[in-house]
Amino acid sequence: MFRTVIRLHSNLFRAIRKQEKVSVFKSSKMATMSPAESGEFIVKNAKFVKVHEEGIKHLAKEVISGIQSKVIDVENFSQHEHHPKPSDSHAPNWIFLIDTLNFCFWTPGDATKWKVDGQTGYFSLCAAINRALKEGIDITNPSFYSKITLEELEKILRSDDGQTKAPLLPERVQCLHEVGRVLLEKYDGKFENCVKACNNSAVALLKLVTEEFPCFRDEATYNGKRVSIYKRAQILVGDLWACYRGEGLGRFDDIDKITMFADYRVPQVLVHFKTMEYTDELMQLLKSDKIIENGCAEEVEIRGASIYVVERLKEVVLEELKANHPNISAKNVNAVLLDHFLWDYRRKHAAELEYIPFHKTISVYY
Ligand SMILES: Nc1nc2c(c(CN[C@H]3C=C[C@H](O)[C@@H]3O)cn2[C@@H]2O[C@H](COP(=O)(O)O)[C@@H](O)[C@H]2O)c(=O)[nH]1
Repeated sequence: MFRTVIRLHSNLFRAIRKQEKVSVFKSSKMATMSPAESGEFIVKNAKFVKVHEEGIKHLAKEVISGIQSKVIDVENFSQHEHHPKPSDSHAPNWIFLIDTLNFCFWTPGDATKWKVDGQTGYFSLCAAINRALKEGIDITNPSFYSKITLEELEKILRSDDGQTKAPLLPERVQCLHEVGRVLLEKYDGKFENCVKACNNSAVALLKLVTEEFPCFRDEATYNGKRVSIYKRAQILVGDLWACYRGEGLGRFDDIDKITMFADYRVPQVLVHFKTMEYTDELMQLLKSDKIIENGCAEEVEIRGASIYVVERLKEVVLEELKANHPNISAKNVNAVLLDHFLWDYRRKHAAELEYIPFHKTISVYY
């Protein structure tokens, strides 16, 4: 009896470290809401986060001037020096690799300590992967990364100061082994084969990715219901759509079903524009830099409210365009580009936004 309890306990501890085992176990029983439905359900029941319609209307004005000035434009993705061009044959596998590793770049005490070629956070990852490609390492090939060692990845993600290790290295190796194995076994090692299996449906690709690759299964139980946030799975679809400007491999007839990508940076911007507000208790918790668990009510509410706010923002912007800007095309006004605008805004105004702490959650999901 005692022996079984010990075994169970150590399994649970190991599972918490390797998060996806836990979620797979839990998710088989209850139906899971879509990210948009989850955002609505979470805001309706939220205790730590309040949404402000006035703030959303104010932010909508910023967005419309962003559309007019082309700061918000589907062309932007590939213009970034580290992002692939649609003509690059390795682009689909590059995007799949990057979004498999697109999580948790902050280090306790100094969020941007891990630097690669002078870049920080997400762009450190991009710089490291592109550096490896230049060094002749076949890093975007699942035959390579499905068997990558901790030492090999540590070297590929080495930082400028030669000391600071990339955060969560063992978890990154685990994710690469998992997705690499499945991609080789079922999709001939090419992510574009996953895309082609989805008949230009973003919702179908989201389902395929979260079912085939457990480390993308970003779900939680909130108020007794199964909710989904799927940050990395949705950003994967969004990056494909943006890279190919909604054409070819990036053509998704239901791209408007994709929500914003609930990470730890965009919530800072949404609070800054007073579209949502944390209770004093939650703000104190974030100011204490205390780690908050993936899946706890505070974390789920921050992420769920972010999804709800951007869905509402999209509606307000589309109404405003229809009513007062009939000459501006609403074709590309979707949560993907609104998200990119907000995430880029945080980067451009990093110092100004430091007064709003980001939530510290250690997770492979974002
Ligand atoms: N919501 C949202 N979260 C995003 C991105 C991106 C990069 N997307 C590229 C594609 C088009 C865009 O214009 C970007 O060029 C990374 N992240 C998340 O941010 C966090 C790191 O942040 P920082 O420390 O500042 O690098 C981390 O959780 C990471 O997973 C995004 O776009 N939206």
